[in-house]
Amino acid sequence: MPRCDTGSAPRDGAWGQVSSAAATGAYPKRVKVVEVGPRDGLQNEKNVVPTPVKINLINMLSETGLQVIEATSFVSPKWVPQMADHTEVMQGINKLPGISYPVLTPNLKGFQAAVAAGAKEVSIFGAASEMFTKKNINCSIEESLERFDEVMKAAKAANIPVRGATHRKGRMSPSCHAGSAQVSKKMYSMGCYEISLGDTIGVGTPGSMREMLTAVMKEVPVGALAVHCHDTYGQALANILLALQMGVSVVDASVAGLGGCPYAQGASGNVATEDLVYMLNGLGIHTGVDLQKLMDTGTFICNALNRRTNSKVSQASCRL
Ligand SMILES: CC(C)(COP(=O)([O-])OP(=O)([O-])OC[C@H]1O[C@@H](n2cnc3c(N)ncnc32)[C@H](O)[C@@H]1OP(=O)([O-])[O-])[C@@H](O)C(=O)NCCC(=O)NCCSC(=O)C[C@@](C)(O)CC(=O)[O-]
Repeated sequence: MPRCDTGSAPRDGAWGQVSSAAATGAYPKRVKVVEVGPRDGLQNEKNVVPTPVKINLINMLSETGLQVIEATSFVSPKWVPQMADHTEVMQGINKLPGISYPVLTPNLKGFQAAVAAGAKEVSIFGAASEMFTKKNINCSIEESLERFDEVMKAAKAANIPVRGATHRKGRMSPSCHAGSAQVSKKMYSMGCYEISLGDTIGVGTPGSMREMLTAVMKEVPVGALAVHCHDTYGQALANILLALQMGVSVVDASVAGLGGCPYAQGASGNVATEDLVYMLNGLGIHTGVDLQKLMDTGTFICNALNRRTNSKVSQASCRL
């Protein structure tokens, strides 16, 4: 299996950086990168990843300058065995000040276990499709909202911020955008501070991203939106660029482009965090993330999983 030591910078040492003068006013000055590799990235792995590897991955990510690292999920181990060590992971990582380590909690049981394990932020996740909601969390949309309401109430009482994630699985149609807008509106009105809009199987294009954001932004302020783009059709960076142009300043990504959803056939990895940071550097947009440390972390997890990185930036840096 090819491996890559990303220990050296390109010869011009540029890493896609441009002077701040080159930054265009059409983009946000700063982007918050939400690293989802330890959760979304690893949940789909067939072989169980040893807990110390997960802990090491999160600890390395914590040293890169990322502010948010989605650490694990408190879902049923029968449904997602890869996340069964959620408590050990949460208790084993070095939680650095200034970094948030949210975890997925589909219901009150998951929320209570997460808080007992030390979680200080959680995410609820829902979909606009009845079929996918049933497949993913075994209930109807209406039931999922009731479960989320329980989580929201418990989180409010415990002063724990909640992020919402919506997924879309399938081709992007106006009715699909309207569904995303309604679920996002519901999650926002329940008290989620941010809604991450997922293109779960990565079929979106900048055109459908524009339509979807236009629909959602009628219901939720753009400052409370994030995008979560899988790269199945190679459109993730283009979709993110479009979202930035529309004012979105929070982007989910996964180190080495790991990822997929076990209940969404065809879902490939998320946009690679390395590629996202490279693009943002090139736009003069501040992330606070050290690209070299990020690439080293990508090398670590790819070596541990015995696979090649999906990050084009890391692949290219090996050849330079
Ligand atoms: C939601 C459930 C739990 C419902 O699962 P269920 O079977 O309907 O739950 P239940 O309430 O009927 O309980 C059945 C058993 O599960 C247990 N249980 C119940 N809740 C929990 C819990 N929280 N943690 C641990 N155990 C739990 C419960 O105690 C019981 O145990 P038993 O009595 O049989 O021993 C299940 O469907 C599940 O775990 N689903 C996981 C789905 C998942 O993780 N999907 C991937 C994440 S979403 C994603 O990746 C997409 C996203 C967000 O990234 C966006 C994008 O990519 O676009």
